[in-house]
Amino acid sequence: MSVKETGRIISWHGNPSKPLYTPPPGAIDAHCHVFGPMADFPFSAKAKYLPEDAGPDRLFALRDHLGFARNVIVQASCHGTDNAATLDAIAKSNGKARGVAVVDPAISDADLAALHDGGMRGIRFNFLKRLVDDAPKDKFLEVAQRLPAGWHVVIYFEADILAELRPFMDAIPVPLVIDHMGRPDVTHGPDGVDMKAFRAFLDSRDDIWFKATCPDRLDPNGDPWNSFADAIAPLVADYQDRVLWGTDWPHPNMQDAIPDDGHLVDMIPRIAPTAELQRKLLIDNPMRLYWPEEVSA
Ligand SMILES: O=C(O)/C=C(\CC(=O)C(=O)O)C(=O)O
Repeated sequence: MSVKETGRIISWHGNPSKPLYTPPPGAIDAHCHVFGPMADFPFSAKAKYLPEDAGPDRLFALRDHLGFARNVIVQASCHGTDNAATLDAIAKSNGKARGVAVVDPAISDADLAALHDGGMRGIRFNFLKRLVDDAPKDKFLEVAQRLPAGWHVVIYFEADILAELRPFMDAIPVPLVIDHMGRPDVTHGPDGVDMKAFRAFLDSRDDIWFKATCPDRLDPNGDPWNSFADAIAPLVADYQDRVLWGTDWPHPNMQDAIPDDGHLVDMIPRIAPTAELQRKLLIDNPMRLYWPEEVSA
């Protein structure tokens, strides 16, 4: 992490390499964020990190550099429940981005409908204590029951609270998408305790999706993230119709090893070795969740 004199964090690589792997045409980066720009979209007073601006121009330049066609922009905690920055980025994408919002659970149905019109297709519940002050499950459940048609709920948690969250997640009546697979310990291989628990969770419902993302956050051994590749490739193969992939750019809050985004893209053929798996991971699956109107039945 580099902290400028302003105290604002730069958490992304300044000159990411060109990936060796070329994504198929139409590939979607299904987990990324925008920060600000702060002058137009101030950060939340409750933000746990204060980043430099990482707005839509940078995001779309990276998309093109890495060989992707579309983005799914997830509202980052530093913007709280004001989704204006994410909506602005979606509006500037020429239809090439959709989003996931973070809302005050008391949001009105009319405001949810407005988020839909702005390109949102889900809401995110964040259970990481270092990122949010509180996560009221009863209020989250109430809003999850009145989402616009076709929406899903994205949940971000760490592996040690998976069991505790089960009754809450089991009660959510729309598809679930789990960020970064609930942050398993990948160093114990594909059959480690966390991976087994996550598989049991996936087996409990066929509408639980997950993001095979963030080797940089999950693999303490660092780039080239071999532990991540070993642990995650079998999961992608076994649940190939409900897995998504994303860069996580601008890698909110990353403190130690800022990843080279080109290297992150080069993880794709290691966890999805065939052209068919890559098409599902990068196109078919995210299209079903985020652009279903373009998918033929
Ligand atoms: O966004 C991510 O992928 C992960 C984050 C940041 C985050 O969730 C947020 O700011 O909302 C993290 O682990 O710090």
